Amino acid sequence: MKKLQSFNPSAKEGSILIMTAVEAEREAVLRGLSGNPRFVVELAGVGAASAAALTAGQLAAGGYRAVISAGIGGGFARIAPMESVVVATSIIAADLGAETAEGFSSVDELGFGSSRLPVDADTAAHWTQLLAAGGLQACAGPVLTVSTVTGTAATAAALTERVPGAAAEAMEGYGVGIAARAVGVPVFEIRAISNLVGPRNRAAWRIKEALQSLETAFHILTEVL
Ligand SMILES: O=C(O)c1cccc(C(=O)CC[C@H]2O[C@@H](n3cnc4c(=O)[nH]cnc43)[C@H](O)[C@@H]2O)c1
Repeated sequence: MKKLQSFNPSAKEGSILIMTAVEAEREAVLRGLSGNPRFVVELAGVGAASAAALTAGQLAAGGYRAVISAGIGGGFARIAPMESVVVATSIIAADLGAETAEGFSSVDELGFGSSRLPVDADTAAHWTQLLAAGGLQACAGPVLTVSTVTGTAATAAALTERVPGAAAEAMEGYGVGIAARAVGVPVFEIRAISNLVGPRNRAAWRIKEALQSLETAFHILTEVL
């Protein structure tokens, strides 16, 4: 498996591939990009397996200089409030491992590889600053990839203990990142917060507002990418 290349923000050769889980997210990103031809926005489906397979399919064509996993996500309340935008500083498969009598063991601890994909730190910090300057509430931090949307305070607490500083959770980033790593393309993740990680309350999700934040984020970033 190839190592991730570093991202050169001033190089304009090649397109940027953006993978969203569902069509509503894809449309929000496309509105933000307003026809910028340097971007390709495709569907990853829900979950890391679908995201890995469909991202790999897109990357097989070649010519991409970066991949972004983008969409709505759950925010960890003390770090990423509703409608804010999180730029990942790392992408972590937070439930990939084994349950033991002593608690959860990650694949890293089990010796089966790594659950953590690094993200270019300078780029993540730069994008976060741009989003904040553009009027969004933005922060940078680890984004977790989970197979099951967190629905209890106990699971939220276990995840923050597992990954201190975790900013958001979603379901595709790690899959997108594994496909990117396989061909040596840098990966990023951007999540607009539609709900807080914790006790399930679907009525409190603010999907429309989060999609608006997602659109605004890409409107801001299209100027620099
Ligand atoms: O119902 C709709 O109109 C609608 C519009 C856009 C997106 C959706 C989704 O349900 C997207 C699913 C997608 O969202 C991510 N997500 C959002 N919140 C969480 C969370 O708390 N924990 C994990 N994932 C979350 C996830 O990446 C899903 O693929 C609906």
